Amino acid sequence: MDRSMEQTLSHFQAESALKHYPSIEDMILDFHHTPGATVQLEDSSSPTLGPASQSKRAVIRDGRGQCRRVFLKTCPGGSLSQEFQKMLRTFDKEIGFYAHLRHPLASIQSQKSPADDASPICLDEALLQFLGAGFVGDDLHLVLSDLEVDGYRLTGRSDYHSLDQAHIAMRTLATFHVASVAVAEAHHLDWVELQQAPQSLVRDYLTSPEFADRVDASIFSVPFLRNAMWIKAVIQAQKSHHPLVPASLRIPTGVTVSLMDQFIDLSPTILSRLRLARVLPQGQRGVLAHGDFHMWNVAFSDKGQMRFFDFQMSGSFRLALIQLAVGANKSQNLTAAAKHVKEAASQGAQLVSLPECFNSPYGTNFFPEYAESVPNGESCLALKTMAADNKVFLIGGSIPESEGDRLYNTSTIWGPDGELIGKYRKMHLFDINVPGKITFKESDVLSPGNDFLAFDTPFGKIGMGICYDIRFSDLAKIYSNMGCHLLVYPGAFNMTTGPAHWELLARGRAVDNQLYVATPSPARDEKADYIAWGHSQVINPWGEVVAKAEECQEIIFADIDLDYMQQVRKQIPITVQARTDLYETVSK
Ligand SMILES: NC(=O)CCC(=O)C(=O)O
Repeated sequence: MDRSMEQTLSHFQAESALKHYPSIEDMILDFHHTPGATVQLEDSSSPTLGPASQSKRAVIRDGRGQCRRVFLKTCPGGSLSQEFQKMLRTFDKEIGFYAHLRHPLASIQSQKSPADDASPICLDEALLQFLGAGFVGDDLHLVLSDLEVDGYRLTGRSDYHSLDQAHIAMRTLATFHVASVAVAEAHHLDWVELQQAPQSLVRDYLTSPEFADRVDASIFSVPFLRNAMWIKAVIQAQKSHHPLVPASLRIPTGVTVSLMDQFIDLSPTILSRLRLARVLPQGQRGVLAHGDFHMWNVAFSDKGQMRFFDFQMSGSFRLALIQLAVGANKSQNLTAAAKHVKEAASQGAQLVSLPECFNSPYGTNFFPEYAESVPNGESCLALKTMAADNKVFLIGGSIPESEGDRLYNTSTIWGPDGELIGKYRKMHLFDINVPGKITFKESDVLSPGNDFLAFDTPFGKIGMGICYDIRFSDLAKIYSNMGCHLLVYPGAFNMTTGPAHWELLARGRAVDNQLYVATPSPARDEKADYIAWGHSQVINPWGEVVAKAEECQEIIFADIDLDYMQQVRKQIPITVQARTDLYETVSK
């Protein structure tokens, strides 16, 4: 590194965690866990924190030559935190909301120390403290995007983060942290972090072998609800002495990292470096939080300075869709899937998807026979191995899943280490009747799923649907509001609706939401009871078909370019023009 670069970087390095790394490049590489990657720093200006921010851009190339960019930002303290304090006092609605929490907090406090009864908690102060402003000194850093709170939606990540946005994000953080404090106090825990993650994901993650010995965690059964509901649920649970604790994460090392949809899997070295960096004043609790909660984003405090890594989604990655010829023999289907995943990875794919019902013929008469438990059935174990052997993110198309006496049409998502990232059960069942053409009733044997699944990867956020789900534009809009860059619908349209609607629907979802849409299908088998249309496809945010298969077995590839997506969103800014003051699509 040359001298001037070193000087420019000194504000990142001085008295911060970075001193524990030989160089900033080492730190970035450490955070990226990408073997064989190289990193190069460039000057850059970032719009996200406004003109006062300083920013460096790191260009990371992995072993396959794929490129990713990371922005490192700092922001001088003062203005934003002062504004925030003003906001706290000004906005009636929020004050009302906090006041609503005052009672439970105060009663918890009084239970603990009766002497304090006379002096109610100063909630504003508590909030500031738990929001982090108390111990990060004058600095209050937020990098905000992709948050949806009570009808407000933060816009694209390239937008300037206005005070309005800060306000919304602070409300979100306030909600999480105030509730966390309440629960921590009530259960005499050192630390509680509420997580807005799907319940199953939290549970699977926290009980996974990698985490079991690092995290002392307990999990609350709170459904995936909007924030205000979380608070109610927490208070309710607390009142009824519910034995569980909300999706809480206690990391004995004292460092907590919270994300919306994922937890950071911090390596022990990073954990120890962060712990060194985070010196809290005596008796104060810290909050390690970061506005946009993306995978691998980290915020930490260092002697009155708050530092953070903001991994912006940028650059492109390679997606492969496998149009698999699915037959009646399950183990042959699994073997063929493994062969094709390997082939896709060898051609540079980082994210691979199989089609709907890839282990079984598609039909209600087949589902009970081919159904398996998730994640321990034969097909899941095969998918786990495929993902780990080829170091790819793998969307396991879908399989018939059995749980108790119910069957579902379920997609499982696997990370490059073979870990289960999440599962998605088809939400809208395929029940149609087109006289003389096709009648199908999935609900004869299947139950619908009730949960969304959006998951983070280092290269973008991905929302899941299965086949018929693509007809429901609200589902796509919700994923778009969650900040997804790509929607994947493993699907098996047929010879009637395929030619009529398959491409139209995928292009519609892409243009509506200005994101990428991928629809992997099984190959066409003219002898099957249900003849799939084939024509797996990838659509770009402009609505163009950028990759398309014919009917037979094949793999198609597409480069998903998030910079291009931002460009389209800037050119036709519907995301910011939507009249959410008049209408909106929200999840319940
Ligand atoms: N497997 C499915 O959900 C098929 C959906 C379909 O063909 C449609 O027209 O919708």
